[in-house]
Amino acid sequence: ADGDDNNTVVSFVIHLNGQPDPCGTTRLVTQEQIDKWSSTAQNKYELETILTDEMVSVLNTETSSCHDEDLEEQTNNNNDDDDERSLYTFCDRGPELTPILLDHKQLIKTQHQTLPCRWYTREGLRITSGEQLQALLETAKNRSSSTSSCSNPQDASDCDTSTQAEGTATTEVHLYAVPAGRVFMFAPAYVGEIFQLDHLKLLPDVNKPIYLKVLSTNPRVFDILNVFTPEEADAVVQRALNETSPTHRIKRSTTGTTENAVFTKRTSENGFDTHGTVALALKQRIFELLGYDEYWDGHDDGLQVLRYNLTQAYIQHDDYLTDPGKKDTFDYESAKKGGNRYATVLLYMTDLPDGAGGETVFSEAWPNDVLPHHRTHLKTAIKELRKNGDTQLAGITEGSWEEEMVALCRTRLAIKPHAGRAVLFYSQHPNGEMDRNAKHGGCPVLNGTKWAANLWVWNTPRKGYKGAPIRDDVDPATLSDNGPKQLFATFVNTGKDPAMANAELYYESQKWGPLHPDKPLSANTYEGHRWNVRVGDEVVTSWVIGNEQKQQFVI
Ligand SMILES: O=C(O)CCC(=O)C(=O)O
Ligand SMILES: [Fe+2]
Repeated sequence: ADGDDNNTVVSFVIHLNGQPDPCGTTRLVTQEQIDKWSSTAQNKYELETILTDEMVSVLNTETSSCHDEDLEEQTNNNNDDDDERSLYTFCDRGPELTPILLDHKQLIKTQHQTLPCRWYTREGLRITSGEQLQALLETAKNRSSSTSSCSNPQDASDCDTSTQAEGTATTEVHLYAVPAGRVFMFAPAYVGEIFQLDHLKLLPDVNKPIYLKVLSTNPRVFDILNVFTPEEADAVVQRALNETSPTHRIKRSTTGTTENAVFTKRTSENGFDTHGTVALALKQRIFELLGYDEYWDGHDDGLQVLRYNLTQAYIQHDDYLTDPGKKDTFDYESAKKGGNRYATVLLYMTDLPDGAGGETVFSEAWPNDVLPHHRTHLKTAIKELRKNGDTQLAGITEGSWEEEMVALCRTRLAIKPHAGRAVLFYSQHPNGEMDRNAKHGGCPVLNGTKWAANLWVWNTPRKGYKGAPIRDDVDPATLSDNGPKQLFATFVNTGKDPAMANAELYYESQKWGPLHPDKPLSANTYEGHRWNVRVGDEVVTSWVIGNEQKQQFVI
């Protein structure tokens, strides 16, 4: 049967976004049918709609449960209604539960007049063309003809099975359906499971395949291997150290309300790298890894560089943001049609000696290698710390939140930093609800310095960016627009520094004008834009615009 393409039949195994177990399997589909879908689709949106319609029509409905369970619970529909139980209800969860993503207008309605799913591989590759679909089939066929590929019997989802019937090989292709408006999420089944991300380019200087290894399934935490280089780590740290802009340079965290209100439960120093070449490359790589087929501006907070000196820490917290007082017009309700952080990628830049702390601890999760009845109570752990004394030696006082954190870090799921290590975790469930088990913190450093960087990724554009979701109860007329907000900056030369007498102001590399003592300059500008002060050929100061309406920068 091998080699005769038209004899090959395929069955698709459908998974709902983030679910390791399939929800159903399709009838056998011939190569001819698939050729037809592939050639009909002119672009990725057409292909996604074709796939949604075709999967609905070939799904074995008696044995499938590829519908939206949430929706069924909410509306309490009677289950006899076929429509309510179809994949269509999963792909289009209705306007109340569908965030509007940047490409929403390009989605093409299905034959059922609903929004289509996006289709992914288990490894997070979005299927965007007929060629890609064909390539997937080829890979699955090759795998099913060599039975030895199922080397890991635990990992059934990774090995496509083959059955021989009357000389025809059946190939199984796993497809992951992501509802309209939602983002792809990896579906971990067990600790230690591997996701080989073969569609990502190898880094030239590393030359090893990028892959994920599951550290925890609840919350969903993964190691990411071979995703960045020591050179990139150094470049990011160096750039953070050289940053002079008051908004972006590395400094103590603030609560965000006023610059002076230092956030006492986050003692590390942090700075944003929004424009560095390396930071940009890292961001794009991380987006690709997360399942985006293009980099979407506004879906992240920018790469944030973190430095923890001795005893410094970040108390356990959720990266998911809440706005109980509804102070923002932004809609944070990601379980409905709002946006929030859903994925965090942490990059560790330095090695720490053994026992030096600095782990990232998931306070609601337990280590994998400790049996439930051997888990240590927090109080017991604190007693042990005090007995052996190394915490106090590092300068952490008894009864402080830092001390309690050290105890947490020694009893809960804790990730030890080392240079080149990268970790991904999710703060949302696949349906957009906050994952309360994703609470985590940065453990106090007991020896040395920890350098790390994070990228917080959102399921919609974040506040202030084009396409950011706005709360329903906000009058749209009161919003100027929801694109990037125009801000006003004033640049002042006090004249105190004689070396600045002939300073000139530049927007990026474009000259704006002389910045002479007591002749301030003003400009309309945008968050993240960079303004440079030059004396002669040298950039002496560099400012990055923050998010406040009126900002002043002084030399
Ligand atoms: O430094 C760490 O290990 C954790 C940092 C963190 O939680 C964050 O940046 O959101
Ligand atoms: Fe965090």
